[in-house]
Amino acid sequence: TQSTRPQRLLAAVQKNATRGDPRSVVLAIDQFCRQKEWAMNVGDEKGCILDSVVSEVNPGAVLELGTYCGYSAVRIACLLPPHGKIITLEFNPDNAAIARQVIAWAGLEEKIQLVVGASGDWIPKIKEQFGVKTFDLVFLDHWKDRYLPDTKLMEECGLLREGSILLADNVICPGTPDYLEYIRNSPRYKSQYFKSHLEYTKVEDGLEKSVFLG
Ligand SMILES: O=C(NC/C=C/[C@H]1O[C@@H](n2cnc(C(F)(F)F)c2)[C@H](O)[C@@H]1O)c1cc([N+](=O)[O-])cc(O)c1O
Ligand SMILES: [Mg+2]
Repeated sequence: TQSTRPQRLLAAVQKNATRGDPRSVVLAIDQFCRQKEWAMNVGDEKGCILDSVVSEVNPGAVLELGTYCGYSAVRIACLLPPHGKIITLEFNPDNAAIARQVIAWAGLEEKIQLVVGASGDWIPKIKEQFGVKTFDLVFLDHWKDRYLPDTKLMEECGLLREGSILLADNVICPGTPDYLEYIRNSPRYKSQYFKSHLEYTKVEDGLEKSVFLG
């Protein structure tokens, strides 16, 4: 029976990365995606921008929407301060199963809490379920038509505080026009665009970094 792309990506990690070495996991995925098979990880170029934002924010609590195979969860988790944690939401149980194994290979199970389900169901429950007050950083990388409704839901559920940072992938390609329009015109956010390229390609894409002003 035919394997899936996430299964082939996991096999490349288990073949080429060192157990317990998160950076070797990141490198193995980027090499697999450049040399063998494109996959929708944030990738190495935008990943460097993500790294610099994570290092600058030095977040105790991170929320990621869209785990996929766990590439960005691993990339973020290895930059967190000692008690920092990331909660990452994944809708597709098959993707979640692969991501768990990628996260385990990196040795980051203690830092990364993977939750399977829909954002609309989970965002209202996160505070009580995980004892989180607010998030210092949110990385949006899930379905592009969910960025705006989920941002509004996070506001309504009090998951953002003055100074919380939202970092959104793919604001150019595939694009998140309604999210960009909202976040750039809202008096409650200060936004900055980081121009880059779609992972593993020369196509323009970028990350939008927005500070919630409260
Ligand atoms: O479609 C793209 N990404 C969609 C990503 C989708 C991933 O996010 C999960 N999810 C859905 N809801 C939730 C939550 F959190 F709500 F529960 C999590 C989905 O199951 C999937 O694994 C994409 C496409 C391209 N591209 O070039 O086509 C490039 C990229 O970087 C991309 O991110
Ligand atoms: Mg993306």
